[in-house]
Formats: sequence, structure tokens, C-alpha cells
Amino acid sequence: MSELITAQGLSVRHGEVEVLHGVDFTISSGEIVTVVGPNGSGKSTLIRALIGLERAARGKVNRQAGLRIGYVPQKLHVDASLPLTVRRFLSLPKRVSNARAEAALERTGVPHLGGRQISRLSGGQFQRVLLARALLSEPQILILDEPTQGLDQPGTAGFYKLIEEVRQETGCAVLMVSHDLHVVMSTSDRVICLNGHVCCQGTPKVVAEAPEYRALFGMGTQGAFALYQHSHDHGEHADHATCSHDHDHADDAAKDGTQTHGQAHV
Ligand SMILES: Nc1ncnc2c1ncn2[C@@H]1O[C@H](COP(=O)(O)OP(=O)(O)OP(=O)(O)O)[C@@H](O)[C@H]1O
Repeated sequence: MSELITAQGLSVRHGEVEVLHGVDFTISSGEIVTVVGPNGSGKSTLIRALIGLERAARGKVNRQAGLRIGYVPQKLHVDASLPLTVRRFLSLPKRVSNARAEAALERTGVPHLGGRQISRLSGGQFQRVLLARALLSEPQILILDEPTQGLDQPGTAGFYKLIEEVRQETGCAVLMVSHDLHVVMSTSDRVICLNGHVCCQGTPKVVAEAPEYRALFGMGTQGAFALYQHSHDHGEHADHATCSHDHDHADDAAKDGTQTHGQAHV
């Protein structure tokens, strides 16, 4: 397995606020890694920094030379008054052939949408179009930032199934931010809990065995959110130190394969 993207000691500031500090991260080819954490914990910032859309205040990010990234952002605002068909959208910024555009829409289950106005799409349709666009670059890594936000349960399940199929067909790595913990648990090779820094990480099995997870399994987003809300303080960066997994659990988990406190490599 080759390392596709690594971050070492990555810190990112938004104005005066250090949103991420000392993050070590690696994703290798074919891996599925999911980032979880409370709202505002820096998940999108991390993703954007890994892609190169945010500048590192300290530390560094390395991407494999020529790495092809397919990125599905958390939000993409398209002005409703702007006439833009799905087909034209797929050719932004780089023109693609009809055959490739059609194949991508077919692959994401929306072959009939090419002539539709972007502003007329449902949330689920739009996500599939965004995924189709991301697939056009034949990515070695697919990066998705909360791709099912706003979708209903069947829409969410269908979307994750699609990602899993794409991954199996292409062997691409997948890095995603998700609040859908039950999906995280079933599909990820590794889960990273972020709260300004990497609180802990490990296999889904280890996390799934945590009493907190069992108590919350099936409770939906609020439950998933609460799982990552219980607190302990690492001393440094007290304003960012609210973290998942109390120390006892983290210590147990460390024995069982979970890594803690910013050790991103497995
Ligand atoms: N462009 C920006 N300028 C200033 N502050 C920002 C900017 N983008 C994000 N932030 C702040 O950085 C922090 C982390 O934001 P980020 O979007 O990375 O969190 P998140 O974990 O992805 O949150 P959510 O789960 O709500 O999407 C937040 O406090 C947010 O307000």
C-alpha cells in the first residue's frame, strides 16, 4: 500500500483561531478512512487542507505526485437563477465528452438527468451528480465531506452503497466525513475522531465495542454526535480538548489496536 496523502504536525488557522493543531494523518491506497467529530471540530478544514484548499500555518501536507483526487464538497452553492444543466456542469472546469459524462451519470444511478437544470435537482440527485463529477477524473482517492447531509435514510443508504460499489470497482481510497456512525462502523477500515486535533482513532470494531457506541447505536445523528461529546482534557489546547473516549477507554483501546492523541499511522 502506498501513502496517498500524509499530514505531519498540521495546524490551520482561521484568522486568530487555530482550528487544527498538530494533526498527523495518513491515508493509503485502497483504504476507507472516516473522520468523525462534533460540529466545528475542524473536519472540513482538515479535508480542505489535505486537498490543498487551506494553507498550513504549521506542519506540512504531502500528496503523492500526480495524485488524482475526486472531491465531493459539503456544500456547493449554485445560484438558482443561473441556467446550468447537469451536462454543462460536468464540463466545468474541464470539458468532458458526452460519452464520459453519460457513463459517469449512469454509474451514479442518474442517467436521465443530463438535460436537467442543476437548480431543479433534489438533494439526493445533486449529490449523485457531484459524485459523477468527482468520478470523471478517475480518482485514486475519493474525498467526500458529509455527502449524505440532508438525505433521508433510504437516500443515505443508497448513496453509501454506491460509494462502496465504486470503491470495489476502481480500488480507489475513500476519505469521508460522516455523522452516520452505523455506516462508518460497517464500511470504514479506520475511524479518526477529530476535535481540533486527533483525539483517537482505530478500527471500527474497537470503536463499536465501546459502551458509548452501544448505548447510542441506532439513535441517529444526535446519538452519533453525543458519542463524540463526552469530555476529557489533554492539558494543552484546553479550548480544543473535548474529546471522545475517556482515558480508561482510550487506554484499553490502545491495547486493542486503537491509537490515541494524534498518532495517525496504523
Ligand atoms: N473560512 C473560514 N473562516 C473563518 N472561520 C472558519 C472558516 N471555515 C471554518 N471556520 C471555523 O473553523 C472551525 C472548524 O470548522 P469546520 O467547518 O472545519 O468544522 P466541521 O467539523 O467540519 O463542522 P461541521 O460538522 O459543522 O461541518 C469552526 O469554528 C468554523 O466556524
